[in-house]
Amino acid sequence: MEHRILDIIHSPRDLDRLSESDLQLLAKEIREFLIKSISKTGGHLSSNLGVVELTLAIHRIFRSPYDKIIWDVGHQSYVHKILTGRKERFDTLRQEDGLCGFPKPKESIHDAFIGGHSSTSISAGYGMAKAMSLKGDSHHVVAVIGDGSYTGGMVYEAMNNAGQSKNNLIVILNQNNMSISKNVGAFAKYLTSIRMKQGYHDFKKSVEKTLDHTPIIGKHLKNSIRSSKSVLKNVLYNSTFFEKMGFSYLGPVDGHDLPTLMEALATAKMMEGPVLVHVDTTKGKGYCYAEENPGAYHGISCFDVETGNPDVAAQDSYSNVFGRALSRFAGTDQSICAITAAMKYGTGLQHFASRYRSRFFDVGIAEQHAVTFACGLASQGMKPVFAVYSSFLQRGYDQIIHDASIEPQHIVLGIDRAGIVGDDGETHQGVFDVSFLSTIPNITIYSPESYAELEMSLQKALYDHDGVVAVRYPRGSEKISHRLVCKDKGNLVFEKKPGKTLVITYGRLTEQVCRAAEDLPNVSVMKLIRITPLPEQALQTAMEYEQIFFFEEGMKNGGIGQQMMCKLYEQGFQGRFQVTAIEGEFIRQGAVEKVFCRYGLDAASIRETIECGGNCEREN
Ligand SMILES: Cc1ncc(C[n+]2csc(CCOP(=O)(O)OP(=O)(O)O)c2C)c(N)n1
Ligand SMILES: CC(=O)[C@@H](O)[C@H](O)COP(=O)(O)O
Ligand SMILES: [Mg+2]
Repeated sequence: MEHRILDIIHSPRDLDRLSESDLQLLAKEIREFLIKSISKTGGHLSSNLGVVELTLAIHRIFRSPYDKIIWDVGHQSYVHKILTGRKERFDTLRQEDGLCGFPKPKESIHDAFIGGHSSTSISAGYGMAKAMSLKGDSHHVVAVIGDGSYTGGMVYEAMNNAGQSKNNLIVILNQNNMSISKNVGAFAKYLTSIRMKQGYHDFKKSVEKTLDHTPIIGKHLKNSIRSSKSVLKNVLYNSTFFEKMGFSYLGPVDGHDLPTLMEALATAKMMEGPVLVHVDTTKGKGYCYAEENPGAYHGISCFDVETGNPDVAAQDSYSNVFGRALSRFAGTDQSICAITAAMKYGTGLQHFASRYRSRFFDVGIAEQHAVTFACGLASQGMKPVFAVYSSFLQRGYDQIIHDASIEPQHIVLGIDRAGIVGDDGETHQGVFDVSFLSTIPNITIYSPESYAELEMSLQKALYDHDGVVAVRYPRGSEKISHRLVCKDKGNLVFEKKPGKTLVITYGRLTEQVCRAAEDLPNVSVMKLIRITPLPEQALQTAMEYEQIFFFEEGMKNGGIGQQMMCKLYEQGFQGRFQVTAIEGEFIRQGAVEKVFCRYGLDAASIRETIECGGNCEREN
């Protein structure tokens, strides 16, 4: 497919010489490129289709990398990446050693700040703006943030801080009424209610008409009147929440109308102090399937462009098994409630949501709030279950200690995407939750391997414990040979063989360990299902061995392997104990199996470690 304009764009400054019609053609070519490329690699499609004109306007008006452009979450930064010299690498998107799916300063000087987790852009932007003013640097800082990300609490902390300053900071709020699924909450309602008596476009025209009829005045004075438009608007119209927070407000602007977008951004660029430009866009714009169902095309695997259908039919998943099991328990227990932080489909709660509407809560992208909200429910006798991706739960850590544990509240954490996630890379790997949770007094953590163990663990979490109980499970579907099947609803499975060598693991890695040890006649294997507190039986059994290997799909520091080793040596264990896990680095993107190889956690490497008695040197 020939892209007459796109093929000559290698840096944002190449946009300067394009006519308006060329820019419109470029927008069309970019959409074609995105749909074709993402159909082959997978990725975040609908969000990027929605910001094509917006990104063109931003890079036309601002001078990246001197002006800093920050993308909130950054899943919508593909067009930015295309315009900043990375078009040729798009076939490597989210693959090992390929383009990152989020902004990454290490990847490009045009990526001003890391992306991945939501609602950080205004905080980072204000920090940059403050630094620039202290250094006398007059460049601009632009934070691009979606309406879903605007439900994250950090945004209000940042606005509260930035709004009282006179620092130049431009926030572009991209309203498409979608988070991953439909946006929720009072703020979402407020955004749709913002109806200026006339839109920005008409307002601009009326001011221009006034200016045009005044005696000829110098362009600087005209510009200063233009930049004081927001003052005029405040006088003429009710001020918005943003203005009450100290931001000048421009909008709502049609986010697909390039001339109006560029005018609004040029106006914002001239204004003093913090400014919020409110743009209206359509998520999935320009691809009928994504426009009709933007949520389904938010994060998509490879698909057929003609039909819009994924190349691989959806399989069952740990998330859906969790959601169905929870729905089943909720059918006979009215106290069970389900909570999501804007990830209803990702965490498999759509079953629960449709059947128990009054007991399902989507709190928006607000994991901190979700944890303490759950504690509030629990304090009044409900059984709240918060289903959340491991890396997003990092946002609610203090709440788990302060609100859920010191005075124990019985809440259940369904920790999805626990372990290596693959495509999303460093920001989304679920490898810290075991370390940061297992140190909390009285917490219980299950890490099932199979769907059956997941259901059993959830039932135990609901009915066998007080306080905080976490059940953690990986992204995707179970791919296991069921060699170590839990038959007694116990907290571990132990396959005893002759000899004094024992291999211990838990969760999804069990499959790799079983394949490694399957034809080693003198190696016993133990799979933990409850990992915190360590089952007493596991410690007693381990004491009988002389050589123990512990393999863990998580961080070594603070992991279960280290904890078990410590406990055994404290109990007088005389043998050799070796932990193989991840340490000292964040985990770059790449298929799960490749990442296992990278850290010696694949079956072949595990076998090699066992056979050489832990003395073999590994190339990382
Ligand atoms: C802390 C955190 N929680 C959840 C997510 C998952 N997530 C990624 S994008 C997204 C929705 C973002 O919606 P919006 O900001 O409106 O962007 P749009 O896709 O509509 O452009 C969510 C919930 C995340 N990245 N970070
Ligand atoms: C951008 C973001 O944070 C989410 O869209 C995330 O990429 C979803 O991950 P899964 O694909 O594992 O649901
Ligand atoms: Mg949105």
